[in-house]
Amino acid sequence: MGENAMLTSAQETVWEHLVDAIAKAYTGAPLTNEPGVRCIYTTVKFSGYLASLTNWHTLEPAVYSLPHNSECETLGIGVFKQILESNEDALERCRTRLSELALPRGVRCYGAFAFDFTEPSFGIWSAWPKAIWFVPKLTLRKRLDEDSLEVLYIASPGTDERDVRADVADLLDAHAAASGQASADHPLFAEAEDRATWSDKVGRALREIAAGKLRKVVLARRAFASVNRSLSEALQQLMGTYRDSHIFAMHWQDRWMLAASPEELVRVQAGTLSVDCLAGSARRGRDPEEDQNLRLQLQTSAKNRAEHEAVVHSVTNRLESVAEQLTWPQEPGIRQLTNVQHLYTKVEGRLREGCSLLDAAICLHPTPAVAGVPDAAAISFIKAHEGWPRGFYTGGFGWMDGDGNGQINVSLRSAFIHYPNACMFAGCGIVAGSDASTEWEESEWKLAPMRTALGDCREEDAT
Ligand SMILES: C=C(O[C@H]1C=CC=C(C(=O)O)[C@@H]1O)C(=O)O
Repeated sequence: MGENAMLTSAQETVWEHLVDAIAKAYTGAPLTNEPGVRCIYTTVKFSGYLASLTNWHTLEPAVYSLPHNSECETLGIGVFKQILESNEDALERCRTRLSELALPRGVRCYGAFAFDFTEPSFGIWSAWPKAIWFVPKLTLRKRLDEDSLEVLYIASPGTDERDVRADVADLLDAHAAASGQASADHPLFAEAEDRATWSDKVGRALREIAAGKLRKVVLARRAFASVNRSLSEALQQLMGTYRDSHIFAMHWQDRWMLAASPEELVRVQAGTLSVDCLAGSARRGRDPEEDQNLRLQLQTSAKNRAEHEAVVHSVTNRLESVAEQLTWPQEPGIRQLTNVQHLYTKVEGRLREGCSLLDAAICLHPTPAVAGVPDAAAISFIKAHEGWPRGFYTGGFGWMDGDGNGQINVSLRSAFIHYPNACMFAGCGIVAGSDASTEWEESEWKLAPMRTALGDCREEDAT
């Protein structure tokens, strides 16, 4: 599908105001502690959603974020600084390089990383490095209930007011013509995964579990979609239906990652850390009574409790090295989402002195909510039997600032899009007693947010 790069007159006005307001705010904008770099802050009237700005999704690189615990949408466009890593120690290298960025107050870095840094083949994701972090040149923030945009533009050294005007106009225009083109050839998006393949994979996992080699392994399937919506439309659809999740999109190399993830790998705010343990799932009921029954069944199901306990046990143990004063409820609660409900435990604590958000992410990733137990055996089972590289699915995405605050979600309920095609992902924890057909159904509920957002009109890949 080709995306419309034409601006409507209302949107044209917003962009024009934006260029104007940034140029005007140049004089008097504070210099940062980096020589010659200025952070230009201003505001612009705008009453719609940021996600509805019709041509922003043709710009790249770009990032969109609406966390479920926030009323504030953020849109980042262009690159002031970037960190790209693909080696086996990509996350460790990102940690070092991110700590050296010395971000000015209020400036955030956004990014995402893959599930597995040792995987030599990256499949449909091969145009991307394995970890991408960038500080946008232009960041727009908007509270959903307000009608003005907070604007931050980072001007490079040596720019004057005239350059800034030209630079911003260029940033908002340069890539519009090149992107959003329907790419004709997508052979990598052609292989379907059917129920028989899934059952075979689950069967192999159950045999390893019976042989005592694994206790839990999270197996995923992928489904392909023909995308019938622009990214703007997809995001607005998710905003309407899945505000219980962190809605996130990143545009890189003409490809998109889109996610509506309910699970926070780690969040840090003023030294307080929290981690979501989500594992064990049931569908939502068709009426309140059925919903309540399914919820009770989930809470009392030994299989789901074992699946969940594996995550809580591993997360609390691993966190010891980076956090203290850890607390969590002894009984799991329930996290109800639009499409599915999960057993849920929130673990909270304080980051240890000298430890960072990324230290916590490194020690937690991948949790048994996306890999399994024992860790190493589960990861090698996934690599040997899942059948395709996960790429950024079950990796992480999020943001961080210069004060050490930030939030990284697990890339669940996500899709990789190369217009007009997309690949959507969903996985299920397999433990003793799991049934392939029930797990397939579960994966279908988990695919629902992306299927609906993308307006997928293909039949289910099942045959
Ligand atoms: C791997 C996924 O979900 C994980 C997170 C929550 C519940 C899960 C489960 O019940 O199987 C999975 O461990 C996915 O959505 O793709």
